[in-house]
Amino acid sequence: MYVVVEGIDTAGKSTQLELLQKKHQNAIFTKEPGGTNIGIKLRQMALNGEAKSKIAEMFLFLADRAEHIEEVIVTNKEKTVISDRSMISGIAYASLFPLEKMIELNLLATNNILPTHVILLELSPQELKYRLSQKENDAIELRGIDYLINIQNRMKQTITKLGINHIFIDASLKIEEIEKQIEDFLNE
Ligand SMILES: Nc1ncnc2c1ncn2[C@@H]1O[C@H](COP(=O)(O)OP(=O)(O)O)[C@@H](O)[C@H]1O
Ligand SMILES: Cc1cn([C@H]2C[C@H](O)[C@@H](COP(=O)(O)OP(=O)(O)O)O2)c(=O)[nH]c1=O
Repeated sequence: MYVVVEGIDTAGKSTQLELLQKKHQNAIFTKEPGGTNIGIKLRQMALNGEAKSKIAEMFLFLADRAEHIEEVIVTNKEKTVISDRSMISGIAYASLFPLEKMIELNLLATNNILPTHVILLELSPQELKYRLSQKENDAIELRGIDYLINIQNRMKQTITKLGINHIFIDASLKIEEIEKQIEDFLNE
């Protein structure tokens, strides 16, 4: 089982992953970007805003993803792997590029391996605005509400287009209610 927790920044991924970690002690927990040794370096390069070229930045995320699939996902294919983000983020955040092109590049990076379960935590613009106002924002988050809501829409389109088994959860529900919906989805 290859489970991914998806959502734009502040959707509540870390909160739910912490709860999942307590309940699924035999599962492998991982993340993108930065789930491997090379990935830690690629993550830093991708997120520090150093690249002038948006194409170069996009390829850093793809390199991270290719290594992550090979080292973590394929190696543990008999186990339950639960990942903070995935190719869904990769396709959605690269919003300068057409969705179809990003799907093609990401399938190349993942060797056509798809998550078996996608959990998307979905925020309303109002809730996103409130949550961003509560924290210090990084470069990507500073791009704003409309930018992030567009990314969230691309995430939903990507999941639907790829036909991946998924659940969309209202991220403004109580933490415990979201936790329960996730557990029910994983036990289906
Ligand atoms: N269901 C929820 N309702 C209200 N606030 C939440 C909920 N889940 C998380 N939060 C809060 O929202 C913020 C972002 O959550 P976090 O789990 O760090 O998101 P992400 O990992 O997706 O960026 C944190 O301050 C967290 O406490
Ligand atoms: C996986 C991925 C993430 N991202 C973005 C989303 C996030 O803003 C950022 C890092 O993700 P994340 O590790 O979730 O950030 P943090 O730990 O600071 O909450 O990278 C992309 O732009 N492309 C990608 O392929």
